[in-house]
Amino acid sequence: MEPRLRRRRSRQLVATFLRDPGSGRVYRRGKLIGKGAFSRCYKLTDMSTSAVFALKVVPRGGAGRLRLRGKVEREIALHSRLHHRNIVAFHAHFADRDHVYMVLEYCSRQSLAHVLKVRRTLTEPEVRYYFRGLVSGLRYLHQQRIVHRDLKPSNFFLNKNMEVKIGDLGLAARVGPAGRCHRVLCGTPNFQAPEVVSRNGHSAKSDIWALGCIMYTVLTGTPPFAAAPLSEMYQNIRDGHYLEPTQLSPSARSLIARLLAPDPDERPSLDHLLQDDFFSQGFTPERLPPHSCHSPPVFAFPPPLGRLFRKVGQLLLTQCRPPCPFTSKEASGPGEESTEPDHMEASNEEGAPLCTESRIHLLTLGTPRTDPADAKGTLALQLEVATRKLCLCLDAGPVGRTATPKCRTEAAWRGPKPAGQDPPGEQRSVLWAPKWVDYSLKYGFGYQLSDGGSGVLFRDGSHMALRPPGGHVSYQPDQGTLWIFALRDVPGPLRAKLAVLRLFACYMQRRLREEGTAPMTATPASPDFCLLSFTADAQALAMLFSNGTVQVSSKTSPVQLVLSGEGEDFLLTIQEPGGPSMGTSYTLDVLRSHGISLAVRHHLRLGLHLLQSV
Ligand SMILES: Nc1ncnc2c1ncn2[C@@H]1O[C@H](COP(=O)(O)OP(=O)(O)OP(=O)(O)O)[C@@H](O)[C@H]1O
Repeated sequence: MEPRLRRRRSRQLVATFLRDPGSGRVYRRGKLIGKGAFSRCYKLTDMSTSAVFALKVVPRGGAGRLRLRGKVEREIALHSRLHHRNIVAFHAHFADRDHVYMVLEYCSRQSLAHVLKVRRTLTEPEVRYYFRGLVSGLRYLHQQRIVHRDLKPSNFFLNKNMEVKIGDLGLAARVGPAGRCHRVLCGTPNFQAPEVVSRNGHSAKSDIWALGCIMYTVLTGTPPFAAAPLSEMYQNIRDGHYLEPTQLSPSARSLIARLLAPDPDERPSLDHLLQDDFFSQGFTPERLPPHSCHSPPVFAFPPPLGRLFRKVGQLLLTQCRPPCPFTSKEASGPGEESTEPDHMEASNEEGAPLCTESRIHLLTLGTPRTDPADAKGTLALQLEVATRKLCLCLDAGPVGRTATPKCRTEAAWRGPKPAGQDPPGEQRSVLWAPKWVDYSLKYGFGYQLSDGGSGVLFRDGSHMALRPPGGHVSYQPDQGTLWIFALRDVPGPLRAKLAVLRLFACYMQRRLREEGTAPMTATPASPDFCLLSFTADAQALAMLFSNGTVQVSSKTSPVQLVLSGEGEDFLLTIQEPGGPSMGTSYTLDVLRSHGISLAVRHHLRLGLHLLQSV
């Protein structure tokens, strides 16, 4: 190797220990984080405090060093005076013969570009989250009369708490009295504004254009302006011509269009940007979980929701004093430690009087939104059929003679059959809901199905379900419309609902596992299967599904009654907690010949009252 070359290489090595001559602090250089066009970035530890920083190192030598020196000096002059939680903190700078060093806040989760590399696209709630931080940091920059001029995902850094910070002020500049700075073509070509491309100077509104490009890029996975050759791309930029992202929500599309207005004066200010429908009408998470760096987050409910859940539960269990005794449980929300309000387990001690008739105090009720064209009233018809089914059971055969029925199925089932002979039930795996979660005041009513799927009937009357085994998502905005998506293709506007559905599903599956419920097997539900109605009062809960299945759970019994099929195929299935994954099913003939016990009769009556009150 030539001596001159060797000398240059050795000069570029950054020492392991570095001393800032101004402050006297000694740092230890750590691993290389990454390389930029002009710089390298290392992890850095302050030897006296053990505080960790990022060290940006810019070589002083090399071709074009004067220009580079000017650039670095400007970056230091601007950045070192900035103090804002959404701007990468600038702690110190010093230089030696070979390098200029900048000691910066360490952002351990690197940048949004790193997230996008893995995720390709972000969900709309995430975009709202990141943009709130970015707008806050950018507003501060603009207030200091600084324009960034190089806003892009690789310059949006993330600390360990997933807080977003604008960094790399290498191209930042102060604006003049007219709010513009030098007419130079700088920044990442894809994100350059029309006025920059036309060399009319860069202003705060050019940064806002870049936000439009970034919003488009993170939601669709490609930048709005990416054509080759460059001249064609610049023409599209000047004309504001980009491919309409039809897959995005109307509010996201409309905000992108506002941000990408070719006339800078037509672009919203940063304050107006946050007042846009996209921000004001969509869910924005308070924070993002770190795993959202590599997979779409499932949003946790904000704390007031937990409280709300508790309140709903308490309402369910205490407000309407039940006329018959049952044990109530503390309410809780998904992910909390106490038991849920909606899983109505009860103990009916042997010999306790059963209340047969009671006034209905509806505590919760939900039905899907109906299609305006549905003149026949599908729900009304299905309710009628379900009611008939319950009546059929109640009218079948003589009343059981057992005066003190137990809650266990076998014991509860005592029709007028010869003693010791069990009614001829069969083990059948019918579709039913072993778990549910009632958050209907805020979000909706979620249920776990015995085929492994889960669904939510949302407050707005729409229904969304996760279908095993492929994990397809069925969405019914109203009764009569069905959309099916692969999980990763669920459109932005439905992501918040999907997040609620997944959160409910996780919670219910965890509870089933904790309770030791055997894995269920059932013929998978059809894509349009949904929950048509849920009704609860202080004693019972009734669910009516779109295939005509009715499920009734009572506080006075740990078993669930599931009435499925019609005519010859009609089955009354008794599902016991902790019992086999398959319930015991009885045909109408068996019901007619053996009758039903008082306990089952009471249970069915509770369901009938609920259905009649919908
Ligand atoms: N404060 C920081 N905390 C953690 N990582 C950082 C920090 N600053 C930069 N990095 C990482 O160091 C690498 C180099 O960053 P740098 O800013 O020097 O160049 P760049 O932005 O990648 O490229 P260019 O400067 O050419 O735009 C990048 O991977 C970046 O994510």
